[in-house]
Amino acid sequence: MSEANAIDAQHVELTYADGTEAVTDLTLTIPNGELFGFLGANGAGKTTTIKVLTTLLEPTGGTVTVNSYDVADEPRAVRESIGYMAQETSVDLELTARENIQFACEIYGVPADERTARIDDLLDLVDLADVAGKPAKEFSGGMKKRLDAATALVHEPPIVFLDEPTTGLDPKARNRLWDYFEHINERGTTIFLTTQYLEEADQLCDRIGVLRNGEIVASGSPAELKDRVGGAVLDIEIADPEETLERAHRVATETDVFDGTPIDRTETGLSIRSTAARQQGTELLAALMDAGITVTGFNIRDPTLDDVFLTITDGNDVEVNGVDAEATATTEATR
Ligand SMILES: Nc1ncnc2c1ncn2[C@@H]1O[C@H](COP(=O)(O)OP(=O)(O)OP(=O)(O)O)[C@@H](O)[C@H]1O
Repeated sequence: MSEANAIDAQHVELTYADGTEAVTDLTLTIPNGELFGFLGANGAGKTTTIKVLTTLLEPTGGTVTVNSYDVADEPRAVRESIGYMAQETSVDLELTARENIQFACEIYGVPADERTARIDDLLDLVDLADVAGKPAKEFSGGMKKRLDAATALVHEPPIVFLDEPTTGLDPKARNRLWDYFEHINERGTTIFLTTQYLEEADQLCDRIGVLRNGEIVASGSPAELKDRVGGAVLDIEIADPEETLERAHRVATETDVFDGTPIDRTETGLSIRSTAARQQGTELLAALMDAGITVTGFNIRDPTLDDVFLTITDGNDVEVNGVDAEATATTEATR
């Protein structure tokens, strides 16, 4: 078991009864102990994939093993060896924090003589020991999420699936959950995390997979993905963008300092991602100033995961992990 991958999905497909092809050809292996981030725009198929991996949906094509158990042939063994924190919390609001975890212990068959120690340990881990006797209905959103995460772990599963675990939480509550995920990952738990927050994936994940239209179109460590997007990002801020942005965009496009590289409009000005940004950024600046546009800010930076995500989900021509994203997008658009 320790040698095998935690998750091994090969050419997985999931077509819903109404014909929606939510997962089209997903191949993914996740080694034991990895903290894997699963990203994709709304509707890309993230939740559907998690449901397949956690046996809530049977794949309509391909094969999946989780903890070396086949999801179609051995769903029960898969379920016993995983923890799953769904998007909606499953805590019982009438029960106290301790009772919620106790209840989860009963469901997962934690031996009776181990329960008290396990519950105390988990209450400590998610920082709810002080309020263990309070009903969950008195908890904030962040506390409920932490309690939910604790209940997903009572049987000490080697793999935990977390579906957007921090959505809707304030930054402080989010940070506390991050600490908790890092802590259980350090203990050896494999984590499969979906998130809408790219900075969350950047900070926490060993590796990230980006899903588009039911297929993984890029994967790698956050640093690798940023490298593959290539070049630097040049952000230009202009005075009075509401009035001037279109003209600035036209001047920048016509000047074409970056050889046909698309120029994005932002709320405050223009943004260009190019390998030549550092060398030729000032040329564009001069062209804008010559055209009478007041530049109020000029910054050249390394790409962030947001840039990676936008580039990939826009279907731009980026070689990512051997996959030509534009070619993939064209195929999908003509389906
Ligand atoms: N029960 C269902 N029956 C038919 N189509 C569905 C069903 N559930 C989801 N879909 C469709 O499958 C596709 C993928 O949905 P899914 O919820 O997996 O995406 P997601 O990446 O998790 O999105 P989000 O970030 O919005 O949660 C979407 O087109 C969605 O409308």
